[in-house]
Amino acid sequence: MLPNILKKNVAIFITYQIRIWNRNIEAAEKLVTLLISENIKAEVSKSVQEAARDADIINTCTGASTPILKADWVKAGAHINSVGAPRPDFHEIEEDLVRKGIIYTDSRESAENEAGDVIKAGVPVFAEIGEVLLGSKPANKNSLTIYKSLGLAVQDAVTARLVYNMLYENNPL
Ligand SMILES: NC(=O)C1=CN([C@@H]2O[C@H](COP(=O)(O)OP(=O)(O)OC[C@H]3O[C@@H](n4cnc5c(N)ncnc54)[C@H](O)[C@@H]3O)[C@@H](O)[C@H]2O)C=CC1
Ligand SMILES: O=C(O)C1=NCCCC1
Repeated sequence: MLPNILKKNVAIFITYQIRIWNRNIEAAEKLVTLLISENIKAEVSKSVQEAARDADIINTCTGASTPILKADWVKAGAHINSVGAPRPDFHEIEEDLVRKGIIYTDSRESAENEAGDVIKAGVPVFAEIGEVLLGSKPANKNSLTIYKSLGLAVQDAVTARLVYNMLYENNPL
């Protein structure tokens, strides 16, 4: 899943440098090779701290049950996309970091009941992404922001419809 997230990130920047960390260095090397083969600038980092240093955007996408990203490693004004740890007993972001950030999510109900990082830190969700897109809640671009993604069934349904349309547009089942 991470390669697709990174490609979307790259699409919105004129200049960028991607640093990849994985607990298995060969997995990080494999992803870097894949990105470079698609003309995306990327390099391996030996630690999460090294990867996060001075980063504007940090993507975490793990099945970790103890936090891998610490508050001291993240600069003020950074944005974190936390895609992993989708269960109450999973954690990928240190509690102090979650408390320092402004929390956005796809579904408030899901985040408050399923996202271990949000539940453990005991912080409220500031806004759903839909509220930001509608303009009823600000994006707080200059603050430390965290987007806690959990995925919505409607995304799966719409994606299935798009795939169906692409395959059978002229030849419905
Ligand atoms: N927010 C969303 O919409 C979605 C979230 N997920 C979640 O995202 C996470 C990643 O999913 P995939 O990329 O499909 O799985 P994957 O199995 O390809 O990747 C999981 C990664 O987590 C790493 N990892 C696991 N435990 C770790 C630990 N203790 N410390 C450091 N790294 C650790 C593994 O080394 C691996 O690189 C999973 O937790 C999955 O449930 C998956 C799909 C959608
Ligand atoms: O595919 C997965 O794994 C998940 N998808 C949505 C949220 C939880 C995990």
